[in-house]
Order: sequence, then C-alpha cells, then structure tokens
Amino acid sequence: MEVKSEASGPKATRVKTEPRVNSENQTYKLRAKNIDVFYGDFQAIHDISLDIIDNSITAFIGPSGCGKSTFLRLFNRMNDYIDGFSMNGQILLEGQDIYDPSVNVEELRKKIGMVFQKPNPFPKSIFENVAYGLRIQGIKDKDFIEQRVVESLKQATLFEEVKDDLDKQALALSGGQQQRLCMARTLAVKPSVLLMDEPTSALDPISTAKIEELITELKKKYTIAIVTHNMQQAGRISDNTVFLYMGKLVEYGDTQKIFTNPEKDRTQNYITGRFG
Ligand SMILES: Nc1ncnc2c1ncn2[C@@H]1O[C@H](COP(=O)(O)OP(=O)(O)OP(=O)(O)O)[C@@H](O)[C@H]1O
Repeated sequence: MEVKSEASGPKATRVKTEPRVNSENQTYKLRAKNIDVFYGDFQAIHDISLDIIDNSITAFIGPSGCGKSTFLRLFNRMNDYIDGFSMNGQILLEGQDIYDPSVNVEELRKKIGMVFQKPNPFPKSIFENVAYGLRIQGIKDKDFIEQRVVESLKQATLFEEVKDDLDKQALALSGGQQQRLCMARTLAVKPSVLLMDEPTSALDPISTAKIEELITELKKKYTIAIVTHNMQQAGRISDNTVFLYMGKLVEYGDTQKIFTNPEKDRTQNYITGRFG
C-alpha cells in the first residue's frame, strides 16, 4: 500500500520510499524523524525520533501538556488544522513521507483512522454512522455497504448488541457503545493504523474493559497508537510505551521493561505516581 499523490494516472508523482525493517528484523509501520512542533512561538515537541512497529500497540504516556496528543495527531495530519502549527522533521508511513506535498490528506486519513476521547457519533442511525465513510467515498452498492457495516460492527464487538436496531439513533446508545460505534465507523474504511486519544477516559470500568479487549484483538490486523493517562491501561494493553515529558522523549521501549525496570529516574518517578 502506498500514499498516492492527489493526481492519479501516468503523470502522478510517487513519494520516495525508504526501507522499513530495523536491526531486529521488525517492520515498522510509522517512523518519526527529528520532529519539532511549534504552536506559534511555543515549541511543543523537541526533536523526537521514534519508530512504531507493525501490528503492535504503542502507548504514549506522560503528564498533562507533555505533547502526547500533539504527537499522535502528527500521524494523520490533524494538527494541520490548528492555527500557528508548524513542524520540522519527517513522518513516514510505510516508508513514505506523509507531509510530502504530493500526498492526498483524505487518502491518508483512510489509512490512518482516529478515535477520540469523547465518543462522537453523528446524529444519525447506527447503520448510517458506520456507512458514512463509504458514502463519502461515493460508494453506492447497497449490498457492499451493508456487508461492510455488519463486518465493522462485528469487529468492534457491537453487532450482537445492536443487530436488531440498526436504524436506531446512535446518540441513544450508551457511552461505551457509542465509542465502539466510533471504532466501527473508523474500521469501515479499512485503515491500517488506528490512533486513539484517551479512548476510554470518558467510560465506566466495564465499557473500558470491553474497549481494551477490543484494542488487543484489533492488534492482529492493525497498528495501534494510543494516548492514555491510565498507567494500568498502558501496562495491560501496550507492547511498547513512549514516555514524554515537556515535549521531549524521555524513554521509549518495551512496556514490561518501562514499567518494571525503566532506564531513567524520571520514568520511574512518573509510573510510580511520584509526579503527574
Ligand atoms: N492548539 C494549540 N495551540 C497552542 N498550544 C497548544 C495547542 N494544543 C496544545 N498546545 C500546547 O502544546 C503542549 C502539548 O499539548 P498536548 O495537548 O499535546 O499535551 P498532552 O500531553 O496531550 O496533554 P493532556 O494529557 O492534558 O491532554 C501544551 O503545552 C499545550 O498547552
């Protein structure tokens, strides 16, 4: 899969591709290289480089304001909408620079889906919420849409709960169900990366457990990056953890190692709750 240029056809330019395998023979899905982010004069991210491995869950942790959401939003160019945003460095998806001028941002966002902190279904039926992304792509085939809606609801482990109510208003669902609906809506356009910005912080413990189970299951097919304030959650579901502090990368590595034997005192102090 590749990020296509906005133009298609013989004249379309292709973004240069880099090798994607590291020294441990792991394939990385995303690479961030020497990233600085600014909001106006304020520098929110300082020279961060990191790789995200295919079919893994990477958790971003750190105190409020350390830059977790800013960093996550770089991966699907959501910061582009923010006044005063600028950046240095490169973000590569499958070896291709997603900030290259030839990249079609709409196409990119089909590949890199995002789920937000607060469930944000549209004021439409359950069915239409999941079908939305397909409809805006101009897909008209009813059978195809129906099949994709059912498949996505099943993947998001919501189908059994709503299968007799697909015409019901999505806003009538519980918060936890709405969040799984938002996941189904994201999955319906077949992304390969899922970004999640505190997806369970507005949910009760039972809904949280369901979403965590779902995220762990989705890892088989997707590469997942999740921002969380919940240390236990990061420990439970992630393979790798990124610890940020004041816009800088303090430590990045295997979650078990970060949580049991981190390299840096600052990481130790944070995960044991000595500051936050
Ligand atoms: N739109 C914006 N305009 C100006 N500054 C911003 C903007 N968004 C974030 N910032 C600043 O950038 C820094 C990083 O913010 P960011 O929201 O990425 O941190 P965070 O770690 O996700 O925080 P939280 O855990 O509280 O959500 C903060 O100092 C914040 O005030």
